[in-house]
Amino acid sequence: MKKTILIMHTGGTIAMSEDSQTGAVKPTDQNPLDTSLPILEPYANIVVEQYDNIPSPHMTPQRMFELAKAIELSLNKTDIHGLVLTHGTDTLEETAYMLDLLVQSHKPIIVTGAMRSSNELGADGPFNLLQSVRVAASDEAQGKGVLVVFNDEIHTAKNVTKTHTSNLSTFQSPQYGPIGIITKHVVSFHHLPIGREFFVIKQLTKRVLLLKAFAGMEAEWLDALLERDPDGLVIEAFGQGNLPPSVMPAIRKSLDRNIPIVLVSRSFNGIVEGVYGYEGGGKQLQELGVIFSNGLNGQKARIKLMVALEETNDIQKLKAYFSR
Ligand SMILES: NC(=O)C[C@H](N)C(=O)O
Repeated sequence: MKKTILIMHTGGTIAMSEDSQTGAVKPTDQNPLDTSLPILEPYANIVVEQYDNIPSPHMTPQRMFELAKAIELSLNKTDIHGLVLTHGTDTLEETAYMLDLLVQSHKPIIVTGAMRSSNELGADGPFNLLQSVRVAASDEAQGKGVLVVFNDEIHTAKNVTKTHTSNLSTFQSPQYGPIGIITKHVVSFHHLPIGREFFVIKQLTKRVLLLKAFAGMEAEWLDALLERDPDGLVIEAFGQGNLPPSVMPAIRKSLDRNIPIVLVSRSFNGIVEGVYGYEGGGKQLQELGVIFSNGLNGQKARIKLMVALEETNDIQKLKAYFSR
């Protein structure tokens, strides 16, 4: 049976074109991907929804949350078998991960985009769209969570990140690799993602900051941020999870005020652990109650903390969420 796949557009370079006079790449009124629809016909019946048309730096967690609700409604329809979401690449990984946490469906959800706009030489949008539809229509893509398809590879929303500013193979899963590939003839999965988790939340209201540690990080910046009463902090720490001693008073103050702190690493391979016992070392941070995240990058740990805080701000429960 030929499946029916819903393509939902949100914008991004995949929906843009380059002005030949100025060289500026900008959104277009008519989605250029419309001309690619006939090449998708052999693989699936296609339904198209122009949900939005924004560059992805304009995407916000609130918009992602609304999008998750719209996608869930669409996938609840029995005559829709899977979904392809087109999205700008800059914040694609955050949207994909938010959808992974929120959309309660085992139908395939594939997120894709392009690095070159529609009228540039070697435009990758139509090809990525085609490969995404093929994955969305494959039986094997079911129940694997939100997947990101780019450049013939299938990645999990949880592990994928944009690694290159302009290269077509920008989306990679450091440490883990893709879970499948797409060739001329087959969609082939070679790994199985484990431990998908869902959150059921009614709103997304929490203010969570993402900070990066740097040598000589001055205490005053963190102090100034705490003045604004954030609901949570995510810090990209050094290496295995260490911070400069200068920020430790602010870390203690934050924890005393029950503002959870999630630690990730600014190194993009490996996970953070409580190893070092010096002032600011990971072991000390862990004993103080800092939450160590199990391999998520900073931007995704922020999304997860925003979502999880809608359920609880109990440190032990949050710890459990970030250990899986
Ligand atoms: N390749 C892209 O889609 C980048 C663009 N700035 C966006 O995220 O909308």
